[in-house]
Amino acid sequence: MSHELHLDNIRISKDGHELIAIDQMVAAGEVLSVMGPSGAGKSTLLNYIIGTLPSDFTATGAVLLNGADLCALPSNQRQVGILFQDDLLFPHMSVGQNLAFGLSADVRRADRPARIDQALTEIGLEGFADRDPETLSGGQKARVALMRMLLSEPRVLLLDEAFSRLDTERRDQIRTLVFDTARARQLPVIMVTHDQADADAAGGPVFYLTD
Ligand SMILES: Nc1ncnc2c1ncn2[C@@H]1O[C@H](COP(=O)(O)OP(=O)(O)OP(=O)(O)O)[C@@H](O)[C@H]1O
Repeated sequence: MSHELHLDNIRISKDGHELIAIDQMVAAGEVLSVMGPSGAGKSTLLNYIIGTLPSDFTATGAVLLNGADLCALPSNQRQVGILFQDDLLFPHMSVGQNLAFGLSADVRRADRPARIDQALTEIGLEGFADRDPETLSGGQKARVALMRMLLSEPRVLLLDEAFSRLDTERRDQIRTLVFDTARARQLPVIMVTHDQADADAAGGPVFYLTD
């Protein structure tokens, strides 16, 4: 199913000062890049979308997914997937257990191992289910974190400086994998980044927040 997102005239203020004013469509499979200096409100916008805006902010507007307001749903029902720059895998769990954590509770116990194996194949890590996350390279960890998030069947993807800790080569690879996946699954993406190269690679609209 294809998902279209509309950041519908969202205004977020703190202490009477308007931090964010945005009205922007994000088509299915498209990446909206959000850029701006430190403190401009990039993380605040993501917090608003996932429903974790601190109470000293005031917000108006709506986040419409296929025309329905996401903010009317409790946070755990919004199906918003998010990747952070420090997306740590749980160190006390195997790679397979990390992925199983992302699987929706609806997937039957008997079907879980096959789903995990299929997911590992999709990210080029066949046979890695029993590996300790500490034994993976940075790029492999990033792929597992991406797949763990995708297994939760998000309808929207948020990237919060998700590529900034990767070296240039891995960064290109993971970025391509994320954007290709978003296109294949027809997910709208909002990417917060400091890096113009991320926005260039995304090829979608760019929204600049100012101080
Ligand atoms: N939990 C919070 N409570 C109160 N104010 C906050 C909170 N988090 C952020 N702020 C303030 O809101 C403003 C926007 O912060 P935000 O984290 O959204 O910026 P950012 O653009 O993501 O910055 P950076 O690029 O440094 O991560 C800043 O003035 C910040 O001090």
